[in-house]
Amino acid sequence: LPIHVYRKLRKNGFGGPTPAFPLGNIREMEFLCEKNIKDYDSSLESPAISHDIHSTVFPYFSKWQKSHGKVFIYWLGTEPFLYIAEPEFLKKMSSKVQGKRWGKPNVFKHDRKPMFGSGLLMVEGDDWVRHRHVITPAFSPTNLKTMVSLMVEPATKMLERWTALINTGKTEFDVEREITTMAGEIIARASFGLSCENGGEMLGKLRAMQITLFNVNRYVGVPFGQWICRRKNMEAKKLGKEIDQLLLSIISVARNKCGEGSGQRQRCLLGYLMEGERLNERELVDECKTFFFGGHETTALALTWTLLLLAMHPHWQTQLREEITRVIGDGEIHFTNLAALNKMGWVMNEVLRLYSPAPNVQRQAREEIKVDDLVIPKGTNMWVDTVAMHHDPTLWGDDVYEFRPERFKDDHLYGGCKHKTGFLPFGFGGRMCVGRNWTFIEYKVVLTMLLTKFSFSPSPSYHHSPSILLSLRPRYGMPLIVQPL
Ligand code: HEM
Repeated sequence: LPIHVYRKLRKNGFGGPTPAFPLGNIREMEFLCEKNIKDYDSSLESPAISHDIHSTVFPYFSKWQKSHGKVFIYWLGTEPFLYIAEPEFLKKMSSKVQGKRWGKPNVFKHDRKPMFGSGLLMVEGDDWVRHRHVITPAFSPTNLKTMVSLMVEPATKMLERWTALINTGKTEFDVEREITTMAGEIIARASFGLSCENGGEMLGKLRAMQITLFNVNRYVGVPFGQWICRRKNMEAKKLGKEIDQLLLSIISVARNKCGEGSGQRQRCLLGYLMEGERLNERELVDECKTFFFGGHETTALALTWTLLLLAMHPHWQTQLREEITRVIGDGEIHFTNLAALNKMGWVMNEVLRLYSPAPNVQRQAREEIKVDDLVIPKGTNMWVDTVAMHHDPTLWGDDVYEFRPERFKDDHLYGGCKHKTGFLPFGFGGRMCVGRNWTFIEYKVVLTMLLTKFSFSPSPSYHHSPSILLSLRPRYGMPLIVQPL
């Protein structure tokens, strides 16, 4: 029972904001978010762009941290959550738990089901081990090598679209929307091996579902919360079913198109997953949904935030262009020379630090965990605040809010962070992101193509308001001024 978990947690001495039945701390969370938006909308001038974003995206955690420290208890409805923004605590705790023994909070499962089903992101225990074993080889460097050409085509199409726009005199446009569409096309091609007319339809439905599920407060953890949001739940369920139908037809086409033993099967993620029939049809659908959503939005956001930061720091555009000329020259982009784009790697890490597309990680303890003399009881929900750790001056120093890719020069994995668990854009432990190598490749391929064609500068119509819609995104899109080189 949540109350037993809470009492055991309290015995450890953890504090937290006072909850009220039946919403827990949701009312205060809502209030602080609404206040932020109101203050923003009522201010006459757009505020200067600041990378100190924790109090903007998570105003409640930022406030509670001040009174209760970096580990405390808060409540979503009648479910207590252990909030964690302390890397040492996280390290000690996660070192005790194997990947397969971690759970995902039951309280979120209902909400996330239409989006991810029982795909790798949500599955637990021995099923997780089986799925992970099937999926990991699909992301091996040998397989990813063949994906580069699948990435180049949609990116070329986007570049052509931008050139056409510029030729009509339009030099300012929303790069977030453009890049998200392109990343959707990439994942549709790479996941399903189709130049997928269905890809656009599915992308539209997934986006509609994301907005339905995460744009409004879902009263997660509140008794009868599902009834309060009944209409939205029904809408999400319906969209979920339509997406499943689309995927089932894609899977059946892929089965027929790439018969057993055909070399073509190897060319897409679905082909790898279908090999050996180790996943049944339902599991394939859920994995495809997980790839489709997890695989395009996060990478697209990493690229979008990068363009903003490069627009603000043109000397980094110049440095990256010089590196591209040195490493790639005028030739084609090959998998083998991507690794030599070192500065681009630093830029990517710095962007993932300042604007981590995955702003938090959630867990549920499926067994009791001991951390020194503290006891985290079985059933404890946890909320790891990645944004807080990535913006913590005690971990990164006084220049924590500055864009300084060179911090990754001598320490390319941790950027000089004082604690190695303080930088976790791809999660932690055995459940770390399975698609991170994919991201490194897509990011470098697309950014190389963009920087060799265009230069970027900030647009006066951009309003800096990072917000959470499951991922960390610019609330009002990302208009930038784009000029041909
Ligand atoms: C910038 C890009 C990306 C970021 C920031 C990111 C972030 C993350 C994070 C933080 C997790 C851990 C979630 C958790 O523990 O609950 C995760 C897991 C996962 N990611 Fe990514 N991801 C990215 C790209 C991708 C791509 C390109 C794919 C697939 C094509 C992908 C597929 C997955 C899957 C399937 C998992 C679940 C892994 C497991 O639980 O075993 N991600 N990702």
